[in-house]
Amino acid sequence: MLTISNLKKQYSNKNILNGVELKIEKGEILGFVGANGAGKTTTLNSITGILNPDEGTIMINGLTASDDLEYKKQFFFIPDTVNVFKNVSGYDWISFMLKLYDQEQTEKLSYFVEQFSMEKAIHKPMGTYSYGMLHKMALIAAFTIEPPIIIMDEPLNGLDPRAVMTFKDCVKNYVKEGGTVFFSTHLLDIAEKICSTVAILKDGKIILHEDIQKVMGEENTLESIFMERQRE
Ligand SMILES: Nc1ncnc2c1ncn2[C@@H]1O[C@H](COP(=O)(O)OP(=O)(O)OP(=O)(O)O)[C@@H](O)[C@H]1O
Repeated sequence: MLTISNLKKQYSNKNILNGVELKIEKGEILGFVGANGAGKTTTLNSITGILNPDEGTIMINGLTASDDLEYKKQFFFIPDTVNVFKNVSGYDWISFMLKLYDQEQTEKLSYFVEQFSMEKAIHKPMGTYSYGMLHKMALIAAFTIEPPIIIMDEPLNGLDPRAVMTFKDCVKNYVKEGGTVFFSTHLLDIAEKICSTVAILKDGKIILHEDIQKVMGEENTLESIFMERQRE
């Protein structure tokens, strides 16, 4: 589904990504973790074309990362900070997104608006939304569009407990229908409950990519595994 090979990126002669290798299979719910500044956003921005890596190749469903629309339609990306046109309503923004992905307005949109309790807000200008509401709106767009893979940078930030539960349910249903999810997070206790696999980024490389149940065994938590790997 998504293959990253030998991804490298430097900032001011400092190696940030130092040969990232990652292969994500269809149906995976991959939690991408790493210390602050490890390079998670840099990796996600390289996949989504926001950033040009110095070296390496990225492919989704056999298409090489590029500005090509066919490549862009393989994923929906939710950045950490969702930047929007302040005077446009959430509904109009999602409708525009649907068009970009060659999709019609569907009942799915109303369903996800209700699931994320955005019925009233969705017709208001996005400039009036809170940080969490902007994330919910982007999640509604992602689950309505149902691209082959949804890529998210810290999607749980700003979500209230009910929205986190909805997020969990939506992710599971989307994957059941054939989707794939790749998201970065620092919330290891929640990732533990949602993800099927985990990848740890350290020193510019993936040092672990494993089935989450297998890596935790019976006694560990994702947090204890993460701390152990950071010390090594
Ligand atoms: N535009 C830039 N110019 C210079 N350095 C940058 C730039 N963007 C990121 N960096 C540096 O690259 C490193 C990786 O940043 P990145 O945002 O990818 O990390 P992250 O793992 O997402 O961190 P966090 O968990 O804190 O969000 C950091 O040291 C950061 O300071």
